[in-house]
Amino acid sequence: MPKPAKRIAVTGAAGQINYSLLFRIANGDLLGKDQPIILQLQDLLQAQNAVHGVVMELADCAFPLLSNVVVTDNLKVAFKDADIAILVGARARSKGMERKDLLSVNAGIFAEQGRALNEVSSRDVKVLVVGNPANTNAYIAMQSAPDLPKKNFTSMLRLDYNRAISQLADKARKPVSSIDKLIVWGNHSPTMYPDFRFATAEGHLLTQLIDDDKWNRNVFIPTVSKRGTAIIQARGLSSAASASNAVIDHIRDWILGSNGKWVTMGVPSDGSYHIPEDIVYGVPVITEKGEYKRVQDLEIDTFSREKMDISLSELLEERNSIKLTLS
Ligand SMILES: NC(=O)c1ccc[n+]([C@@H]2O[C@H](COP(=O)([O-])OP(=O)(O)OC[C@H]3O[C@@H](n4cnc5c(N)ncnc54)[C@H](O)[C@@H]3O)[C@@H](O)[C@H]2O)c1
Ligand SMILES: O=C(O)C[C@H](O)C(=O)O
Repeated sequence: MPKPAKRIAVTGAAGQINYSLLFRIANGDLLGKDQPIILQLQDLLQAQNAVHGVVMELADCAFPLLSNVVVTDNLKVAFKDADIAILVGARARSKGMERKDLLSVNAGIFAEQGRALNEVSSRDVKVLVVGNPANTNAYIAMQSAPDLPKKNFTSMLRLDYNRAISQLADKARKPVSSIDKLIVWGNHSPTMYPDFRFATAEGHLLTQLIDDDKWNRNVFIPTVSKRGTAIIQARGLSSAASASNAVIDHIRDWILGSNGKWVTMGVPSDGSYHIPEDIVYGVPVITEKGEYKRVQDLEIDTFSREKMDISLSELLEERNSIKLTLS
């Protein structure tokens, strides 16, 4: 007997991330090759023609797992009974902007999306916020959905985590798949802190394999945290295929499990690591059967505390600046 279809709501369906993401979801890369899906696609009224073009292309792939596609500009139609909601629809930044410059444009969008999720989605809906500034947008959506569990709202730091793994694998000359216990703390912004103090490759500590503090401070951390900008400068557009790949990794691990591996998700804080409750902050988690558990009680040294506090201050500032949107 085939499994019942899962409803996956995706906003910003006509955008560049979705031009890659929707095809991977429909191909079974997100939930496995035995899980039928219904795509519930939302974008603005003026983007509906473009979404219809994407839907024609989805049809032309004849994906066996894609049992239906809903297209709408109405959030309540898109989020109806959704099991998963991927919130991509938002303005992307262009050259010269920081992600937080998008806050005033995008905050209202995420409050509205949170309210619609609260009204119509599955009570277990798993929400991933991709649209920037992703952590604060996830916080806004969560606060706008008081009837849904807070733990179901997450933001994407998986792209930063994947970027960091790739840099480390290259430096240590180890396969990417061998690297575990990497963390990206904080905000998806230049203040994020990629931390490989605990990371291992084939059982060896990476700090021993690399043993180069200058590289860590002057190359590794800035390369990872400024990678989004480097891509915008090179492409003239923000990352899209790698962002959609990170969406797949984030949700697949959340739902199907990380098999004991540490992955980083932006999640509402429970107060651990001195992060005030509810602030959506990148932390190490292990995922199993649809739940994430924080990796607790890691030692935080002085350098790490400083870096983590800088990212926290930025998130607190962002939270203060959107109080009006929420009230
Ligand atoms: N968290 C991350 O790691 C990460 C990575 C890459 C991009 N992003 C962010 O993802 C977002 C989307 O990026 P993109 O490259 O696909 O952008 P894009 O401009 O190509 O597409 C955005 C889409 O969102 C739609 N949209 C705009 N306002 C909307 C609204 N109110 N409701 C629904 N849809 C709306 C637009 O019509 C468009 O189709 C941006 O905010 C970008 O900064 C985040
Ligand atoms: O940098 C951006 O604005 C896009 C995205 O957040 C990224 O990290 O590539």
